[in-house]
Amino acid sequence: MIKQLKSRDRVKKHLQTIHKQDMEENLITEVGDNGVLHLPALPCGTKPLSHQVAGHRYGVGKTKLGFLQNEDGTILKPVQSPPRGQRELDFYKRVFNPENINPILIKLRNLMPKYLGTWTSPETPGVVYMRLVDVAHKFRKPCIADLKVGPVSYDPEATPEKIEREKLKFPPALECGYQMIGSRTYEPETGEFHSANKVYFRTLNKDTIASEGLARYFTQGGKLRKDVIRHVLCKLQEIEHWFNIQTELMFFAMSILIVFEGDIQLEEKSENNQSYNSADSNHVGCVNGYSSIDDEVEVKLIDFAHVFKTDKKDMNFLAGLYGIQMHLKMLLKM
Ligand SMILES: Nc1ncnc2c1ncn2[C@@H]1O[C@H](COP(=O)(O)OP(=O)(O)OP(=O)(O)O)[C@@H](O)[C@H]1O
Ligand SMILES: O=P(O)(O)O[C@@H]1[C@H](O)[C@H](O)[C@@H](OP(=O)(O)O)[C@H](OP(=O)(O)O)[C@H]1O
Repeated sequence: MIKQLKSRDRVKKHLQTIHKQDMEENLITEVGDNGVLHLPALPCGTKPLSHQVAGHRYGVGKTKLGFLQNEDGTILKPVQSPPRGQRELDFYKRVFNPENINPILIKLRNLMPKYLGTWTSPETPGVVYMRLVDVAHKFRKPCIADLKVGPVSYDPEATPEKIEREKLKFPPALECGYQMIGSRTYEPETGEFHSANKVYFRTLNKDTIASEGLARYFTQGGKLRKDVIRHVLCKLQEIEHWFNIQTELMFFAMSILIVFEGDIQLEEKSENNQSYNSADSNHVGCVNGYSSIDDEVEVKLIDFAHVFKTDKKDMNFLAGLYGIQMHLKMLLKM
């Protein structure tokens, strides 16, 4: 009995750490009336994704299924309820199908986390997971932001209720083109991450989303990481290029996931090569569309639950992307 309680406390403590913000919003309901934990079994060798900043989390919500993390640098995303889960799975399969010769889809592979197939555990045979490369794996102190792109975040098949729900989430997205839904930034002085969730970001407006939202994410030790912002802008150019040449797909509620290294000691070394935070460094300076210190920043497209066919450019995504680019350039001038 004591052993059982101890193990329950351990799981609860872990969840409290990773879901601190959700706990504050009373979203977590892992303990039933009888005091027994109602959590899906954690497949052997996995743990809840410790650096997740948004989306469905393990232990939270109706299904309590969420992202899991393997030691090998891969993550597991549960296939969500139909039609969105199957749509996302089909899309990953199509893009990463080795027999696929569509050049547009082949180019897209570099802009997404690599898909490594589906996976099911004997502990939870009914749950199908997509195995994906963890974009944050190579970072020691990954600073992460999730930006949902596009003024419109509902798809052409959305019900009137869903449209209403989406419109109310962050109305300023109609003007600025995007929403921030989660972030975490490492503070070297305290050795802790400062995080922000969608509830906080939804209190902002079309201007403060940049001056407070984006700025908060890109600030470490009171300094705006302009070096990182420049790298992000370079990587966004690659994404912009792809969206300007493709007229096959449109994406709703898709996110751009940004990850940068928060371990300042390493970053300080590169200060010798390129100014860390100098005011005259507003210039983006991409080399052939790539940043010179490419490895310290990752920018990937994630969340493909609302991908649809089209025969035009995805102007909704492009409008959101331009909004983000404009705000990042504004930050460089601050
Ligand atoms: N490949 C990845 N590498 C690292 N982190 C990831 C990856 N994919 C997702 N994440 C983390 O999980 C979060 C949620 O991702 P995603 O939007 O795919 O989830 P979701 O459950 O479909 O979200 P929602 O349904 O609420 O839109 C991201 O903000 C990020 O923190
Ligand atoms: O940010 P919140 O408030 O948690 O809202 C959820 C989030 O926007 C998800 O992206 C969305 O799933 P989809 O992107 O797949 O639509 C889900 O849709 P739902 O309301 O239909 O469940 C929302 O509840």
